[in-house]
Amino acid sequence: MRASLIQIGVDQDEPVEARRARAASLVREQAAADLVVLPELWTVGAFAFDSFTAAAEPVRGPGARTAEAMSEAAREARVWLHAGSVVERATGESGEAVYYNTALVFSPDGELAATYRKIHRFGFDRGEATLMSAGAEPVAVPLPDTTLGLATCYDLRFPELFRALTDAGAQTLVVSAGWPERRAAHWSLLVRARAVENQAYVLACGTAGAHAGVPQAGRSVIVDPWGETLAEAEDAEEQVVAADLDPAYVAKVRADFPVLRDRVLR
Ligand SMILES: O=C(O)CCC(=O)C(=O)O
Repeated sequence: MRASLIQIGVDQDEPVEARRARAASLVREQAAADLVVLPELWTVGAFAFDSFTAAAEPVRGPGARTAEAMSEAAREARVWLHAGSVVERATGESGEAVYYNTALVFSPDGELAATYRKIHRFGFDRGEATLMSAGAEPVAVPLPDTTLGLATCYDLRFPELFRALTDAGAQTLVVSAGWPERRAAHWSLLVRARAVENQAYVLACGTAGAHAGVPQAGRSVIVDPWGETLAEAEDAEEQVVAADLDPAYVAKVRADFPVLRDRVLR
């Protein structure tokens, strides 16, 4: 199973519409892959808080521009597509607008197979943490050859989410991110930790460039269930990071070195 991570560049000078079209064409170029992954909030930029509400869009129906473009790209390339995340505009209980950082997964037929609302919002008392609502549900997505477990950026710091995804059957953990350069060492360490402790593939896709003046770490990486790096971006330039995954290897590692079986606390 071939996975391609598109570490797309986010430059605030490029209109979102142009980046959407560029992302779609980058996805189409990965038609040889089975699974393609884009990063977090690549439309607006993960740190462009001032633009979040203006850039918000539904994930289905009229005005779902990113979802429409990504559905078409997945269908044309015939790939499973984790299309990164968008600022989702939804309606709250009293009819008010509420916002989520929502990841979208499309099937090769272009169907919206799953959405995941980021559970851990970043920013402490500022930015995303105040502008967005938190998701509540871990999301695992069965594909023909593996089950994906979905996580977005800051979620990477919360191992209990990844354990819940593993318990839900995830064998390939996908982290879609806009991780800043100044904490790149944490990114590299935590991605490998999540792979080793859950004995799962981790596909961690960051962005290139700078979001609202925040330089990005890039360093998208594919790690196998034994913690070996299969492919990695060395910097934060726009590029594709790709590797072949062997879905049977997850079961082999879990059987040969049965750490998950030895859990005591649940
Ligand atoms: O945890 C971090 O250091 C970065 C998290 C982040 O940038 C995000 O979730 O948007």
